[in-house]
Amino acid sequence: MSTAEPWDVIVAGAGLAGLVAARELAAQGLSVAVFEARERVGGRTWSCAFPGTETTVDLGAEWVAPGHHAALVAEYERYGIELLPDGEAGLPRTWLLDGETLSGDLPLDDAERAAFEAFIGDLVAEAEVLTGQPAFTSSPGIEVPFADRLAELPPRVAAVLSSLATSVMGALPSDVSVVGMLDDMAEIGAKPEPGEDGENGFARSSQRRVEGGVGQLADRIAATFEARLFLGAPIAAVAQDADGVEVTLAEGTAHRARGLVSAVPVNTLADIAFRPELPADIALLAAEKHSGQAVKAIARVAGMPGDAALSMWPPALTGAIGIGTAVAGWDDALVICFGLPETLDPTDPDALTAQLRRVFPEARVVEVACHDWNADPYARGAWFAPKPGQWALLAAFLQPHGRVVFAGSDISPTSLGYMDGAVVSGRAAAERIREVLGA
Ligand SMILES: Cc1cc2nc3c(=O)[nH]c(=O)nc-3n(C[C@H](O)[C@H](O)[C@H](O)COP(=O)(O)OP(=O)(O)OC[C@H]3O[C@@H](n4cnc5c(N)ncnc54)[C@H](O)[C@@H]3O)c2cc1C
Repeated sequence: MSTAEPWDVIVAGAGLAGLVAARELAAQGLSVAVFEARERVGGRTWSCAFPGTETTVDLGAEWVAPGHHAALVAEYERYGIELLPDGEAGLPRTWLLDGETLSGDLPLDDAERAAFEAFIGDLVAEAEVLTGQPAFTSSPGIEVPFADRLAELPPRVAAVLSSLATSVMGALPSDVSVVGMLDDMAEIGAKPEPGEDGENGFARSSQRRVEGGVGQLADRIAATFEARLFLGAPIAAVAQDADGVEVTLAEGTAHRARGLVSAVPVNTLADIAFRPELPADIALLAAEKHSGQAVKAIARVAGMPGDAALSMWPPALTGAIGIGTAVAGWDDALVICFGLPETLDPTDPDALTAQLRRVFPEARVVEVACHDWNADPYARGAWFAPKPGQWALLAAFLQPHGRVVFAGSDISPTSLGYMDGAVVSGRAAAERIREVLGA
């Protein structure tokens, strides 16, 4: 394999999608270079030690749903990385709904529960209409804000659904298209209560975490594939001509290849100058950006039970999950907290303490670890959540743009927004660029 320029393929971005694409292409004998803006691989997966401990925490992606994320699970198996037993299924859940504290999986009376189940049933039926359609097909009425669908429901049912939807989408129901929820339901299923296997697609209570952190996977892929990996190398421009692509880095050097796999997040695409310009639908989504803005903080909390889950509406914290006395020698709990940037400053222990105390009066946040993905110029957001009108734009990413093909969990027809989607789309992009190049 030649490692000299021009490369067969340049891959933009060393998140899971870019790394999987690069590995697959290199395995086919193509010469591949990966340019990654950060000084590390893994993108929105990032595992590190909680301050002052040897316990690994995940600042980005964390949960894997083995029943639904087959491509991702296969990657963990391939590299011998173990999933942890599911410690979170069936955690006692407390709800703070419009100032009222309630407990239980679903804090609804019989009539409310019937309304909840009917609503979910309608959504599941609607989701089934989407199944089997070409990817990212829209249909009338589907691209409305999820909040519009909640308007007619009894207030507490709407509050429960708003809270769950905000956790799942990482954005307010008013800011996401119904189709985002439908897509999740079509793939994961939407049982109101945990099933026999503990699986609860909607509330996500049964997903598994990874021994030693999810971030190992990117490190392991990067260590094993035969491609050149350039870190600290943000791409500023991509120009195509009859012979190939020229990629210009922010520091000014230019590199040539026969084709390019763009595996950067949708919310950062507008920072790269493409010539010819990106197709209209892609350019529109890149300019508008998706809604996923969740903030995640991992907190050491004294005075709070380790085995507790918390949901709130309206959201200050959109959710908090205690993972027990995870750290040897601690009495304190390690609590994974989610919020939205408007309502929670995750770097502020006092702000987190104030929110947790609304339910656990003795709680005191001692230390916080987090990364601000919204302010990060190489993410500009959290996981993908389509705004109303954006769903149908995604189809454009499945077509090559000349010698450029697209990858990433943000545009994956399966497992959209999840690590699994990154793996699936990385594989698909490797196939697609080979077709473009006739390789
Ligand atoms: C807080 C949080 C929690 C999450 N929780 C979960 C979860 O529990 N389960 C789950 O499945 N998913 C979760 N996700 C989503 C998951 O992290 C993503 O779906 C997945 O990691 C995206 O992979 P990717 O390769 O498509 O993109 P990314 O991981 O974002 O990789 C893109 C890469 O491109 C690089 N890049 C950007 N711009 C440039 C440029 N100009 N030049 C070169 N490189 C560039 C970036 O630095 C990055 O390395 C979470 C995400 C966040 C933020």
